[in-house]
Amino acid sequence: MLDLGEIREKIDGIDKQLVSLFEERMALCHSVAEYKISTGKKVLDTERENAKLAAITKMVQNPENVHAINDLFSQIMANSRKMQYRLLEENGQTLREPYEAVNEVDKTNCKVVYQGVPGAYSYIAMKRYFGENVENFHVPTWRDAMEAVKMGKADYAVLPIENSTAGIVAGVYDLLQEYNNYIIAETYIKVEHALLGLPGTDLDKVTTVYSHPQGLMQCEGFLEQHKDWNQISQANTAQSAQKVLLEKNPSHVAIASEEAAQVYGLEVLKHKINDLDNNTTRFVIVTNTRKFVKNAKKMSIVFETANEAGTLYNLLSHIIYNGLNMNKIESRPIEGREWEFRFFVDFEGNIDDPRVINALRGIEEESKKIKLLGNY
Ligand SMILES: C=C(O[C@@H]1C=C(C(=O)O)C=C[C@H]1O)C(=O)O
Repeated sequence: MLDLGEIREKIDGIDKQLVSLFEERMALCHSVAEYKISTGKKVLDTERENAKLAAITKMVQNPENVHAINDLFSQIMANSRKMQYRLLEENGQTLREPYEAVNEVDKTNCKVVYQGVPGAYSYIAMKRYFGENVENFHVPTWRDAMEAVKMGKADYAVLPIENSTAGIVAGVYDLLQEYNNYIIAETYIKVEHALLGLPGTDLDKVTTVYSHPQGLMQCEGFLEQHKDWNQISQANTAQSAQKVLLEKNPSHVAIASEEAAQVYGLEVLKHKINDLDNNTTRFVIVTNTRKFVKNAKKMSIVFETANEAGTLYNLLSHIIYNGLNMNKIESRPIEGREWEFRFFVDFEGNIDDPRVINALRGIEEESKKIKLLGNY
């Protein structure tokens, strides 16, 4: 019978050597970093790493260990690189672009743009975040809103980015990637749909209901009780309310927010008709300068990877290695490049935190392209 204690003692002895050899190796990598700092040579040297893995594979005696040893050395080298990025940053060789740190978003002296019409959920988000009296205007598309911010016609845009039941607003993700506008804040709005009609509408005489397809879908349970109603899709919920007002036909109703009832002088015929109670939309507040609030806690980035095995895993490892909590990852196709994707990642952290600096540096060095979307 083998003695477990004895075997473990031998393992302990080997581990001691491994630790000591690892530390010796890391000290040499420090010197490599110093060389790179003075020469400007890149940290990642894929050719050298591949040659190393090939050489190591040849040294392995038991073929069963080839895979594990390759994995182990990939990790050792990845750790060596992460350490080198830290040294580069500490030596002032930063890739970080400057930004303006502000104490808070100035909600008083600003002009805000949103997509849609008064009474729409973006309008509600804007009013809740900036206050009732904020100077504002609206535009037909999200792109128009981004453009208005870019051109300085508005200081901020309010854009929906995801809904707790329907998922991401893909078009807004793509625009964030395309424009050099930055997220400076976010706000959450609970979506509560109501049934709106002309004052005095008799529910028994209703024939037609208007709403955005999402609005109709989210009130499926309620509409089940009114199978005879004609469901007609509109571009947005607020426009549906406006349509009811303009048509002056008491047999037409709309599914929209209670704010829309206020804006268009309609009556709330039924409150809260959405099936789910926890239907929330997250909105981002976007501006055209790299301006972040000092106590910001969330980072949003987008990066592109080469279409090779393990690239996403390696890039995310920079977030994990630095102990940062990742909250979200979304992939979106890259236009014009079949089956290539860019990844949108949110993680907890502040842009001045050394862990964030190290993670961003690593991703910047090892991805094809990275862009900071905001710290808020
Ligand atoms: C240490 C170096 O930097 C990186 C890390 C390597 C390693 O740990 O062996 C190898 C190549 C580089 O990607 C180096 O360039 O030699």
